[in-house]
Amino acid sequence: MSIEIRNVSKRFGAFQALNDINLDIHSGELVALLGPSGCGKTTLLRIIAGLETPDAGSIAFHGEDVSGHDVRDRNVGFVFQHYALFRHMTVFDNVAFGLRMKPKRERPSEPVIAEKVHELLAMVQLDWLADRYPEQLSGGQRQRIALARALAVAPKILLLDEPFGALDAKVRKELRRWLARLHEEINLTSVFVTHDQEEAMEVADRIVVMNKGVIEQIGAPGEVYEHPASDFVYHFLGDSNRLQLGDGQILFRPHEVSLSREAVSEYHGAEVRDIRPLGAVTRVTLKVDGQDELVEAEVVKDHDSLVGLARGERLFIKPKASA
Ligand SMILES: Nc1ncnc2c1ncn2[C@@H]1O[C@H](COP(=O)(O)OP(=O)(O)OP(=O)(O)O)[C@@H](O)[C@H]1O
Repeated sequence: MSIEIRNVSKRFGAFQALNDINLDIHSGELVALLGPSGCGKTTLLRIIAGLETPDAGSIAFHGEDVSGHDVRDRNVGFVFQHYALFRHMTVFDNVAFGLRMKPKRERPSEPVIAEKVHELLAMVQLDWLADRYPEQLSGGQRQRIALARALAVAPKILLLDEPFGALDAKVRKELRRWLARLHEEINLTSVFVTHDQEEAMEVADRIVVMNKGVIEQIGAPGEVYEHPASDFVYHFLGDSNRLQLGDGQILFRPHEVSLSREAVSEYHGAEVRDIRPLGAVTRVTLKVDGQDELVEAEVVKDHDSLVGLARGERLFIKPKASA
């Protein structure tokens, strides 16, 4: 099911949270709304869900205007950080909740509900936790159960607000991959909010970069990273360095450099301030001659320029690309 967002604006008092947003999300797509805190991501997601009413504009699902539809009639599933699991219910009952709440005519029988719940728990690979209570689960398990609960009513659209926000880095990574795979399996249209560019790059088919209530750029992860539409997008999508060259300056990412121990023409002399092995790459912080702002370079860990390198030594650097 596709989502069409047309001229959506929203104010909170004098504050313009969303300013004339237009966005088409295709059926089956996994889209990330990415941007800094307060840029309006959550507000947009809540408007799609029907939890918030826009001041202007409309939302359509597959061409049908749902602006006037109540949240219950939109048939969207959502996993919001603050919509926690029901504490007094077992995992099973949490996942069954949406089905049991259906109007009598549409409500499946208990045996059918049980079958469906076990199917969903198997899908999130947590069937063995059916009888536990939420407090007896890890954070990652809770998020997966919340996802199973959201999927129980077979929504055509799934909305996720910082679904992995509170988890530690390793669990986040596992869940991200798992979500991307799941998404491929069940062909949902999903929109998720994140302020973490790595998360957006890794999971999403397309990224919507937002800033101060407007969309700065929409594109595939590679597109927005390689061809940022604005300085804001460039800086938001990854670390960046600035090198002052006379009156001008060039911007480059830490991995877009060549390093050398020897002085080479067109390379800039620098002093090594810090050396950080980060796994496959090593990050070297440099104080380039004639410039106060430090520069970070990342090269493969066995790069020639790193052999026996220590702080305080000289290195020569040349940015490979400029933006
Ligand atoms: N109910 C409300 N009343 C007043 N202001 C609000 C309300 N909801 C959101 N805002 C404001 O609107 C702006 C956008 O909020 P929103 O939650 O959409 O941002 P966000 O991009 O999701 O940020 P975060 O990543 O911090 O959640 C913020 O400045 C916020 O303070």
